[in-house]
Amino acid sequence: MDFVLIPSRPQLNINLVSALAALVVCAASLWRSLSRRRSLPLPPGPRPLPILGNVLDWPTMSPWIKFAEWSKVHGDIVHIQLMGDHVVVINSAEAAAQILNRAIYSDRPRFVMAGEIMGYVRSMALAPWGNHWKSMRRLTQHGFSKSSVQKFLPNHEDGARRFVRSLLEKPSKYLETLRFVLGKNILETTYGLEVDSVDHKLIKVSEAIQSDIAFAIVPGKFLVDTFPLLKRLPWWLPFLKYDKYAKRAMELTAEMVDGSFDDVKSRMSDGTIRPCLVSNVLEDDNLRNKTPDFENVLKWAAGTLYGAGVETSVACFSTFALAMAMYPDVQRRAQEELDRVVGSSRMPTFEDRERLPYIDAILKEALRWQPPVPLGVPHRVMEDDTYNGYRIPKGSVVIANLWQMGRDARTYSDPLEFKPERFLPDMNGGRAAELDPATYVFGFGRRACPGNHYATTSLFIQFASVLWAFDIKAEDEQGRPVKVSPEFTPGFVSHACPFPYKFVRRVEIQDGMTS
Ligand code: HEM
Repeated sequence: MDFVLIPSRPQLNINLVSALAALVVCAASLWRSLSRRRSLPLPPGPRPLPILGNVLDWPTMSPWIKFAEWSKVHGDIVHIQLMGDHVVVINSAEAAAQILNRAIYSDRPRFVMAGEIMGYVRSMALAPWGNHWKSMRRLTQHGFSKSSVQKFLPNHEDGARRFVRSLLEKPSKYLETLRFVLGKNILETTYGLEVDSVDHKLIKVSEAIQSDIAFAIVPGKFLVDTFPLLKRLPWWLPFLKYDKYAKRAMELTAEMVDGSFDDVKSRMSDGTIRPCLVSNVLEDDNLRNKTPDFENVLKWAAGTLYGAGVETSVACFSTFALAMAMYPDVQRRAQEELDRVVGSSRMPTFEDRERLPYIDAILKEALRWQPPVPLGVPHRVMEDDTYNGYRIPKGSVVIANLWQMGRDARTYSDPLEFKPERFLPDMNGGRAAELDPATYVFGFGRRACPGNHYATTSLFIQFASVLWAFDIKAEDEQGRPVKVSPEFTPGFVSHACPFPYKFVRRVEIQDGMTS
């Protein structure tokens, strides 16, 4: 027996000693790496003041322009300090992909007013990283994947015909009409109902929610976003009045998020539902009740889509219309392509898309020239990180300057010009096509826009149909040409500034073509 026991003891000790040694080596290397990380500098940026940091430098209008100026002085990654909080602005597409495509950047910063007080923290765009957000993403990605959006193509074609018809009847207020057409499509595909006019209750409620969030989300609008402790004071205090905003948001949410969902369920039970995103998920055994709190998750996933999808697409269309008025040669070339492929006896359809590469290139160029959300939606990093010898501390808010990425002269030739041919390899002087802006204008990583395929199919058919039917011109009341310049609104979603436009019919349009 001794013979068996004696050799086993040293064996045990050797194992123990090697394990302890390995542990010590690991701990030491972890400690060294952490200390090295902590000793790395923050990315460069404008010099902060004591306590206030860069609060006084923070631009309130079109901040992307100031951020781009800082990048010329400090480089692609700029650090800003706001009352002790770290903000990192990334100005190159390559750096943004390397940093933001990693899972540790999937959180959002706190939105105290819009998120916590008004309650929109449950929506997909503002929700922090966690189970509620992950489950919403899973359901939405299922409904809006590249293959799933094929189901919506007839709705988009129908929307484009409707838009052309209303431009013929009432060319003024074209953006309002487009907003209605796009909103109607999102509501119909999400909830399977028929939305027949701008006065539909859900259009009104969705618009109200969207404009309230856009108002409340702007940094500096509410003091509580800078000093979250204010949230603990009674909300009715006259100088706060948070209860007023919270009550209105609660009423709107009850109509939009809860009401529309309950309505789908009751139409499913009486057999009058038209298949839609919500009913498809409710009927899918692989999705239904697969997450805790399933109904709440689905309600909020669905309730986010109008707000996230309509304004962004309208902004892109407004940029397209401005570019067409400023660049008549581009417009003419697109119309030659349409005349060759589609002809004048019918409107374009998705079946023509493969043979309309120039229209697709115009869409890419409109997204690059003025990204609809120039700074994307901020991310928050959940762990300490390093990039290119710089330290990005845990909790930093990270902003991607998509606007600057589109005008980076290292990536694009003549970046200020509207040149769709940059995206056609064979028309780009033999060079490869330039970087597709879809790789950054829809954001990054796990947070990237789940509506990108939906948006690009819908915008493609709108652009093709409008160019097929009309010449877009900048003209005054007397029909004299007006010189317009590329000016854009300064908000979170950026539109082309209004200009005197005219849609001049260029083909004979029979009644049957647009119905
Ligand atoms: C041209 C049109 C559009 C543009 C330029 C756009 C752009 C963006 C951007 C930049 C983000 C933030 C991504 C990030 O955090 O990195 C985003 C988020 C989002 N978008 Fe879009 N979007 C468009 C259309 C749509 C449409 C049509 C829908 C749905 C029908 C949609 C739904 C969403 C949602 C739900 C989020 C939040 C994702 C999350 O936080 O997990 N978007 N979009």
